[in-house]
Amino acid sequence: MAVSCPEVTANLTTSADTQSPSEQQRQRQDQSLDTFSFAPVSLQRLPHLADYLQNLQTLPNPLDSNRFFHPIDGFYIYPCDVILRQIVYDLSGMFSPPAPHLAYHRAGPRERVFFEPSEVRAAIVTCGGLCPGLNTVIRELVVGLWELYDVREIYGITAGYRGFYSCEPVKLGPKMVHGWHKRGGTALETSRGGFDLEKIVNAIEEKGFNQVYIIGGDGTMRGAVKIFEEIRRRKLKIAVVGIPKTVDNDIGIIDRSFGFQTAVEMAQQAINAALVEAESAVNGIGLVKLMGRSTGHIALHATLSNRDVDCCLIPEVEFFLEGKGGLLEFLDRRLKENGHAVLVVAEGAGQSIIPRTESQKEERDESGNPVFLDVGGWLKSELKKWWDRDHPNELFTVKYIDPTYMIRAVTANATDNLYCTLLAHSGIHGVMAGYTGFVCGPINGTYAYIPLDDVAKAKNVVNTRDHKWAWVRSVTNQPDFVRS
Ligand SMILES: Nc1ncnc2c1ncn2[C@@H]1O[C@H](COP(=O)(O)OP(=O)(O)O)[C@@H](O)[C@H]1O
Ligand SMILES: O=P(O)(O)OC[C@H]1O[C@](O)(COP(=O)(O)O)[C@@H](O)[C@@H]1O
Ligand SMILES: [Mg+2]
Repeated sequence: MAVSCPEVTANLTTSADTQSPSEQQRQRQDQSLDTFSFAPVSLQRLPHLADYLQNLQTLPNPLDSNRFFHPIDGFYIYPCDVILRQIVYDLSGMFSPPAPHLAYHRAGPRERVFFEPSEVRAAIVTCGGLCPGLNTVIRELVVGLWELYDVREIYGITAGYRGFYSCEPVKLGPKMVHGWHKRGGTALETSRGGFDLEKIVNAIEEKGFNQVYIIGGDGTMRGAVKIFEEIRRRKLKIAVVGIPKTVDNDIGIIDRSFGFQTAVEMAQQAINAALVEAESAVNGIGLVKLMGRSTGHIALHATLSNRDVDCCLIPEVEFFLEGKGGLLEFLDRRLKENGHAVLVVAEGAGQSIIPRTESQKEERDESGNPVFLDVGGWLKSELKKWWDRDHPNELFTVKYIDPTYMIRAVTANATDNLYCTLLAHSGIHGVMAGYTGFVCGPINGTYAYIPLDDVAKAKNVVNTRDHKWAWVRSVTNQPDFVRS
């Protein structure tokens, strides 16, 4: 549900120099551009404990008396501090989204809090696949709760969602989590499946947790929405926050997930090795498979930053092997021109053209995600068959590199570690302020609070109609795989 905010008016000047005829035409369509009135903003309403609990006591933020933080003007964030979802606009109105413009609450400390620090019992859980930075988020949640808000009852839930009802929580403190940000993986352990709403909420209630920090990907966020709704239905004073984690970067609304940049960086080693192998062989092909279940962000970013990739295959773009405009024709040309080629493929690419049995089509992991066939192994064997058929007397080599788990089971780089820290602190401030059923994450570079439900529904796929994908095509010169 959206809440209307006062109209924001901005004076924007425009210049008529160096404009193309179509730009000038668009300008003429709107005579009011010199003084541009911004359309109404629609602020995404955040769920709050006070929505369903009456007479909640509030108290001044304990940061007021913190030894290190000395709140000054502008330190605290107020409900009118917002972040716009969209920051690029076409003032002619031709290509801009319709008003009202979406805005989210800015993350950060609030002047009054809804939890007395001594009454807080916080639970932290990690679910789904690994992602660089998980341990950093856990560590910063513990240290942040401890140092910023003097919380002493902090617990780790082991082995993902199932851990709520099947394992004893582990008591956490700054000494215990010391150095965790320098370790890959999750010290709390994670798992897929095991989501049992009744058992999870019963366990949260029985164990007396009143702040629940849930770190995970799109599946985890869908589960977190259900937990939040059940807690609200039971009218419990328990705040739930989702901390988005996805190495694939497939969660929408936020700029990107923590760990994504680290994964792209790690992928460089594999692509560089593929190039060396390909260049050192006669008609050598270096083939690298990267993570990306249903989105090709890692493959795309790794390709753009590496620049030695001849072709990047992602789930969002269908491709074919044989015939005019196909992959084999393209590779044939590249081998003739350069003597080698490097191919990067996201694991979810080409799944519709890999032959599979009926039972393989039905296969799902414990969380219900489709299980993919190995596109890299399949491509390698198809390439060999093609070469033996069309060039039987010429040398040919395909070196297939699958760094799948190597790019996510590593320590987060410095940028991602910093991101994890700000994310954890944002989550803590929001929960202490009584918000619940929300996710924290950066929008246009500034940390925001977003309703959990919105994040659980939003998917971030590669937009193959935008500049970034066109840029990949211009770097690789690969076909667009449209059959003529
Ligand atoms: N629609 C859903 N409703 C409730 N729980 C879900 C849902 N989808 C996934 N989950 C649970 O969330 C957890 C993580 O989901 P998964 O898809 O494996 O990873 P990720 O959260 O990284 O996408 C699992 O425990 C899974 O059972
Ligand atoms: O960890 P598993 O079960 O082998 O699954 C691998 C999958 O996990 C991922 O790394 C991340 O997926 P999630 O974000 O859904 O956890 C995918 O790229 C990959 O398909
Ligand atoms: Mg997922």
